Amino acid sequence: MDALVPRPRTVVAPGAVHVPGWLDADARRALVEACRDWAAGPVPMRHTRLPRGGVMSVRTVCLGWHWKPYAYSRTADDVNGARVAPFPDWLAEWGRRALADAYRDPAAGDGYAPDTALINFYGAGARMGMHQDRDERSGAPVVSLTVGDACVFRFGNTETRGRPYTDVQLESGDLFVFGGPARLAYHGVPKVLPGTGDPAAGLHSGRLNLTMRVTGLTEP
Ligand SMILES: O=C(O)CCC(=O)C(=O)O
Ligand SMILES: [Fe+2]
Repeated sequence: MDALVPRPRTVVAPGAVHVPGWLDADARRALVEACRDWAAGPVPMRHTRLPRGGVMSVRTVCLGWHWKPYAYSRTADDVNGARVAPFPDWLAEWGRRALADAYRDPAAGDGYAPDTALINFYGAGARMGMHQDRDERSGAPVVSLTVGDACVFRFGNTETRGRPYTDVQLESGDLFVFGGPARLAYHGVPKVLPGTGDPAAGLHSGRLNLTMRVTGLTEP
């Protein structure tokens, strides 16, 4: 739902910026539709298994490169062995625009060439513990988009999983970018707020999050 009271762009930490309502209604609908396609295959969306036997509560599908804890590969060897769907040009273009808007610098997206996206679906009760995105070999920013239910996004520091951190409410259509000195900050999603979603975007419950990244990897 479009916010009645405009929420301001916020610099949460140097390099970390929250831009509320960045995706308009058409873009939110288009993203949900694209995620539905990607979730269907060639690699199905699934709960990622962790090396110690646990299972993540979110369901995930990847584009460009497949992530499994804690590395990227072209094929989803922990799912069905298929090569992941390609990272589309239009999404990379969204990434460049996102950086220019978040950093209020028309050149901030120049040369940004994300080559992987992780699409997470948060159903009832799903959450994500505090972690760093550190399996990439590039220091390029992470661009994060949210559609559907709002969540509490906890954005911390680069040293520890704990305080200091800032809790930000991410709502449908919001953009969050973390790069520069914030690129390796711990972050997580302690809570999704059920019933706050965006049926007009085609998502009746749950939260979709897409993060695009630059792996810094080349073909083996
Ligand atoms: O769901 C989110 O907002 C964050 C997702 C995330 O941190 C990740 O996929 O690494
Ligand atoms: Fe992350």
